[in-house]
Amino acid sequence: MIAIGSDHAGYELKQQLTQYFKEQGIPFEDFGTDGLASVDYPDYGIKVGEAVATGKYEFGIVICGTGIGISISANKVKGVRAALIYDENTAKLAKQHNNANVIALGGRTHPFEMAVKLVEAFRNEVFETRHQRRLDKLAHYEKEHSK
Ligand SMILES: O=C(CO)[C@H](O)[C@H](O)[C@H](O)COP(=O)(O)O
Repeated sequence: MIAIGSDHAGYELKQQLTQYFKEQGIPFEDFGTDGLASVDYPDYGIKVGEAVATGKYEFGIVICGTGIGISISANKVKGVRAALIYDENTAKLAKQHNNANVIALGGRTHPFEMAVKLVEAFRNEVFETRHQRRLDKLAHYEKEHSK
């Protein structure tokens, strides 16, 4: 199950992606926003990040205008490794090297066809366990510095 959310600037791309998921029979849960009215990306980045941190979802997708603000937001949630991906190489490396559990896209920077390619490239990669040591350091930092 994929968790997906966006602000208003990512809404149209989110709708296109969820339509694609429906057509492909890919399960997802949509965390909003539900229209083009202006909203704040932290609300949706954090919502998707918190959902993914429960462990209930395969991964999350967050979308704002550029993917920057909403990836920063998702990364505030403990346990989230959100990666802003912008081509097929970074989509693959986000899984291979970072085992990202949230990917960020830009509704104003990623056309739909490209976004689908990137999501599929990410989904079809596998994490290379030689990078686990680095992820452990991130988790250790989070553990030591959270209330
Ligand atoms: O914060 C962003 C960039 O990191 C997002 O792109 C937002 O979607 C953007 O800032 C919203 O801008 P708007 O002019 O209020 O539509």
